[in-house]
Amino acid sequence: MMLPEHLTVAGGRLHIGGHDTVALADTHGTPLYVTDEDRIRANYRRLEDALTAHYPKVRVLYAAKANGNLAVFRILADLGAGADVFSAGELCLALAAGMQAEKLLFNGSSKSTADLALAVETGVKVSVDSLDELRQLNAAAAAAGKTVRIAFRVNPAIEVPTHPKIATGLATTKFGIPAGQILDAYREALACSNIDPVGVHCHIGSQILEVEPFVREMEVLIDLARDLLALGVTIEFIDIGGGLGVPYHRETDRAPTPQDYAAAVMPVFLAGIRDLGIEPELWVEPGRSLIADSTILLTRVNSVKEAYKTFANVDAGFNLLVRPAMYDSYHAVVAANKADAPAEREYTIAGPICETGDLLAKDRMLPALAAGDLIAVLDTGAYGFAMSSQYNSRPRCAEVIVRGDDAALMRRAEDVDDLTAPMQQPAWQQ
Ligand SMILES: Cc1ncc(COP(=O)(O)O)c(C=O)c1O
Ligand SMILES: N[C@@H](CCCC[NH3+])C(=O)O
Repeated sequence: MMLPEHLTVAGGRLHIGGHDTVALADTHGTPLYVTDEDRIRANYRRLEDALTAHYPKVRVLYAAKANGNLAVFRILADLGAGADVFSAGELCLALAAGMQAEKLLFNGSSKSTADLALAVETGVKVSVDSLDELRQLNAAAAAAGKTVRIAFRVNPAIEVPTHPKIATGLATTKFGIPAGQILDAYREALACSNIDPVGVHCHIGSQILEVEPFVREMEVLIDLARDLLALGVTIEFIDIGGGLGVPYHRETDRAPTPQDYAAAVMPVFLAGIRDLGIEPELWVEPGRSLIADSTILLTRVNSVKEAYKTFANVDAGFNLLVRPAMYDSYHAVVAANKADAPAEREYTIAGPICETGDLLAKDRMLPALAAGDLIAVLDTGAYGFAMSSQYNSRPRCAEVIVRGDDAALMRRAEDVDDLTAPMQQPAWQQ
């Protein structure tokens, strides 16, 4: 199997960032997420360099939903990133990690009164998703005697080649304001006492393995910017969102590199802004492409069963990695303690959850497996732990981060007390 540079095999064992996965599993137990900090840093720099080679005023807003561990936020903060935050929790974590409010964009199609108040209080910019939200935000800002800087999220009605559940720019999705209504929205924003429209925002979906949809998206944004200038809007930023895919199938996926992405999108952006005579910041909101491949999920084989297929029953299920069950996603798997051994049997890797769909990987050729063997599920840094749950009353597992020679917990494993701690006993049961 093709492995990225930070995953290596030595002494028959898979290593991540030079750390023996078998030793990590023995020390910290399984299941266990392991993240390589240096990989995140390298991914970030590659993207930033690719974009700034074309234009200096680029701002990377990490899409915090992809991985909400504070240690990950801190890495991105240290690299100079801001964040696309989609909840009050993500906003607070980004601030706690040291990101400045001016580098945060509060996104979301359904913000509560409390969300809007927090946006006003913290001074972040807001991507507004409806006129109703605009009016509520203006009222919240007026009550606080402040002005909020906003963009509207435009729905560009663009088809994208990805799983339908993660295509966000289709005309039929819940996200954004239809292009036909967007100018009226900006007109109303200009008339609001405590709103300052300063940008445009769009995001067409996730795990997109072609550059062409991003080019069309940029064309929509430039056209919109042209109309907005005519309305008198000052455009300080154009935000193209995230969505760049990663090659989960390393052997066959042809994922655009950051350079491919920049080479496709930047000429449209540059020609557009030159034509308009403006020099706005270009914002991008990558999640997956920054962190998916930085992380593996280690899971131990509990038992092997010969049935209509051969199942390797492991200790991690869709409680910890829901992508295969939710989107039929593919994640490569490696027998971490037998990484040199020839693949000789086909296994389906099944989790411990009481659901038929709890399969992490189907029909994979692997070395002969037995109870106690260690499986590594690759490319689980994005939307892995972030989408975990305690379903079946399973405490969530630990997360370890490695950097150079160091390895440390970035989240301890939960235990049964973590299941019961928030629960309350109704008086009539006492
Ligand atoms: C508004 C917004 N920005 C950015 C992202 C990040 O997407 P990705 O992880 O595909 O880069 C998402 C998720 O799809 C999103 O909804
Ligand atoms: N959760 C999705 C990505 C959605 C991105 C957020 N809009 C995934 O795991 O692929």
